[in-house]
Formats: sequence, C-alpha cells, structure tokens
Amino acid sequence: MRTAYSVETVRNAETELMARLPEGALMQRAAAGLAAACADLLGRVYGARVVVLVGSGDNGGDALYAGARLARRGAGVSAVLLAPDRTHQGGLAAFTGAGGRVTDDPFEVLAVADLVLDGITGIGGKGGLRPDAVPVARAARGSDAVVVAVDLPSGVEADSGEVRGEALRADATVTFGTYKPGLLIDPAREYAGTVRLVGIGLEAHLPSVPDLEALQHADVARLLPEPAAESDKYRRGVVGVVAGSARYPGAAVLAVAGALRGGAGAVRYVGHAADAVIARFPETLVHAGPPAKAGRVQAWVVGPGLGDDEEAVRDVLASDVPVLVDADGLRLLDAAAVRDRDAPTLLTPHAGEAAALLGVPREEVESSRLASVRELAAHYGATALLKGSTTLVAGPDGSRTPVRVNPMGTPWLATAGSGDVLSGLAGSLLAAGLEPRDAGSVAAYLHGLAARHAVAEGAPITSYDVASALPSAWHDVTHT
Ligand SMILES: NC(=O)C1=CN([C@@H]2O[C@H](COP(=O)(O)OP(=O)(O)OC[C@H]3O[C@@H](n4cnc5c(N)ncnc54)[C@H](OP(=O)(O)O)[C@@H]3O)[C@@H](O)[C@H]2O)[C@@H](O)CC1
Ligand SMILES: [K+]
Repeated sequence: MRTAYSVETVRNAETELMARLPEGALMQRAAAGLAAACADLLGRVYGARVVVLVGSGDNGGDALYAGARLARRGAGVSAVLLAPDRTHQGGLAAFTGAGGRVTDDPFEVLAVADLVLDGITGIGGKGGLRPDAVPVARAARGSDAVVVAVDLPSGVEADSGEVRGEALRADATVTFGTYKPGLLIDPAREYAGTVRLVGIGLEAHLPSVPDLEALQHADVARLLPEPAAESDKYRRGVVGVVAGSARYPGAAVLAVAGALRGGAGAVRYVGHAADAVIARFPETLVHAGPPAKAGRVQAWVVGPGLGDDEEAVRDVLASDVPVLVDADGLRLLDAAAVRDRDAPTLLTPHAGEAAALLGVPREEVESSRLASVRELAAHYGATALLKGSTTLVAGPDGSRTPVRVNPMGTPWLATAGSGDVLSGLAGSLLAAGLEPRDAGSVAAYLHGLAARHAVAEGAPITSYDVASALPSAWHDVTHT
C-alpha cells in the first residue's frame, strides 16, 4: 500500500523527529536523497549544468544543499534566488562554499541547463506561483533541461491536488518522508512526473491511518475473493444487474460483462435488454419483472443505460443487500432513501454526475476531487467512487478511513461504456463479500490494469476489450 499524509500530519511528525536529531540533520537527509536522484537522472554529474530555483523557505534550503553536493561532484551549479533576503542561510553558505554560483540572469543559465531543481515552494506553498516566479518557471519548462521538483512541484496544493494558478511541471519529483495527497491526485499529480520517495526517518512518527492510500498488486491480490473447494455459485455470491433499456441495450451487456469477471458465482440480469445480454452471455440468469421479484442476490448494480426507470432504482434501494448505483441510477437517486439504508451503498459518479449530486459546477468537482468525493460520501452516508483520471473512493465515516486513490488509471479508459464495465465488476466484488471501499478500489485497479493489458494487444481499445482483459489482469495481480 502506498500512503499519503496531509501537510499538518507531516509537520507534526517532523517536529517529533527533529527533537531527537541534531539541528539540520533532517534537511541533510533530504538533500542527500535529492542529490542522489539528480545524479541518477543526469547519468554523469561531472560537467553537468544544473540550475537551482530557490524560494524563501526550507524547500529552497533542500535544493541549495543538494546543489552543493552536485557542485562538489563537479557539476556547474547556478542558483536563482527568488527571495534573496529570505534565502535559507545555511543552505546558501554550503552552496557557495562548494563552488555554486548565485546568478542575476536566470534566463541565461536556464537556456543551457541539463537539470533544473525546483525549490521554489514545498509543503509551505499556497496558491499558484507568484508573478515573479512565473517567467523563471516558464523558462525552465521551455528549456531542454530535466526538471526535478523538490518535495512537490511548486504551485500545486499539497493537501488536495488542486492547481489554482500556474505551477511548474516536473519530469520527476523527489518527495521526503511520505507521499503528499497532491502527488497522487489530479490535476497536481500530472505536474509531478515520476515520483521518488526518499526516506528520512519520518515513517515511525506518522499515525497508522493515512489520509490517502493507493493499492498495489499485493493488496489487490489479498482482497480478491478466492473460490474455495466447496464453493457453489450461490456461496460465491450472485450479483443482480439492473441496467440497459430498449434504447441502450449495450450498457446492460457491458455491465454484465464486467460482473461476470468479478468473482461472483452468477449474474442475474433484470431489465429490457435480456435478449442482447443472453446473445452475448448465455450463462446469465435473466428476469423480466421488477428486481424485488427476481430472486435472491448478494448485491445489486443499478443504473447503466437504465433510462428513466425510477421504480427500479427505488426497488433496489429498498433491498437489504449492498447496492451500487451508477449512471442513470444516480440521476434518479433519492438522497434520503440512500441515507436510510441499513446495507451499504456505493455510488460511482463521474465528475459531471458528482457535480449534479452535489449541486455544484462540474469544474469545481474536477479541480477539487478529494473534497468532492469526501463530501459526496458524507452527504449520502454512502461510499463514493469518483471516476476520472485518478479515481477516488471515500467511505461514509469521514477521516477515520483513508480515501483510496487508484494508481492504475489510463487515458485509454475514456471510452464509451467503460463505466458500465466498472460498475458490473465492482458490483460483482460486492456480491462476493468485499466491503464497498475495497470493492470500488479493487474494481478500479483491475479495470485500469485490464485496459493496460488490452492496449498491449493493440490500441485503440473498446470497453468490451477491457472486460475481456479482466481475467488476465486478475491473473497478473495474483501471480506476481
Ligand atoms: N516536513 C519535513 O519533514 C521536511 C521538510 N523539508 C523541506 O521543507 C519544506 C517545507 O519548508 P517550509 O515550511 O519552509 O515551506 P516552503 O514550502 O519552503 O515555502 C516557504 C515559503 O514560501 C512562501 N510561499 C508560499 N506560497 C508561495 C507561492 N505560491 N509562491 C512563492 N512563495 C510562496 C511562503 O512565504 P511568504 O512569502 O508567504 O512569507 C512560505 O513560507 C518541505 O517541502 C521540504 O522541502 C525537508 O528539508 C526535511 C524534512
Ligand atoms: K518544489
């Protein structure tokens, strides 16, 4: 599991740790890791041209100490001081002592740089880059140099992943002690490039519950249901899929395709697209009446391509099993009915649907994804899965459980019907007994991985290809 902690938590841990260490030791650890990462990126340090962008805080201090280390190894290092009268004094002394040069002409050195270290702001940064830093940042980005962000790309919000103004896009970020939420959540994540975590001893001082966590292969493998020798299809769970309409039969087919590959023992389809479903998947159990009369299921999926069948949504929400609501189902959702349920509910909106559920503009959800998913979960008393380039899953109990962020997304998933496959898959995992936050995050992970597998076979891919690649994604996580 990769975990991320908020700035406040990082600062508390830092205070505890610093009390036990000689002054400056922590910054030296950070600078050593940073310089080593730069050396790896450069290949050859001797003779390399490095520019250090230095802001007013400790982030600039890290950059200066790392610049000093590179200078001692024979790099030509220049520093651009953005707040000359508030530059980190120890860092500056070490830097000049090692042969680093302070420059008055940032554009001259940036034009020929091999590597730029962005030490403008780290976890102390607020808002986008300030006006004086903007032309310098643009020149850095516009040069041929590799841009390495110190701790975080300057200009992004560490806690939320928001980018409120201009930020300096990095090719790589070297972060200290722990990931920060902004390094894992779009849009900030896109500014970070490849992220390398440098241990500085902070780990032991961080609380056991992080703010954010990202599953990895081993976590997914541990959470996936495994059919035991005595399992029959009912013990493995039956998932009911209420989806599709005369107008959108394909959504039903895709949701069933996802559900069949999610580990449930059987899929029961309820709706007006049974012929299309059976034609593709003869193993599906179909039912033409209302969901309540369809027979026992261990979880329901309702909504993909459903049209205006409000009654079906109401019927399913009245059941006493876990329910996943997606797409049209979200449009027809009664918040009170969700809050009153005893069994868990999992809502799976994309940004537009989430905006409608929250009554805010879509842009607001897109720019502050973490706050939005938490708010949705709290407002509906449900687990919320916010789809997007970084899918987030929040439980209904606030900060007591970490929000899950999916590291497996790929732009190839932005294709028609991909959400239908995801909802079927997540519903199937619910029926197999996973709790909603696990079902949602495991489904998002497998879905992204399946898309990557499908792309390896040839792109562009369709949603059906993603569903078909789910078994190989499953095999991948359980056999590595
Ligand atoms: N925590 C740890 O464990 C460790 C932390 N370490 C390092 O310390 C870093 C945090 O240092 P920090 O607290 O000094 O803050 P930092 O990010 O340098 O910003 C400083 C100042 O910038 C200013 N400023 C604000 N917004 C701005 C903007 N948009 N554009 C321009 N300027 C802006 C603002 O000052 P203001 O001008 O508002 O007075 C603010 O006070 C951390 O990221 C890591 O690199 C490691 O050394 C070791 C372990
Ligand atoms: K930075």
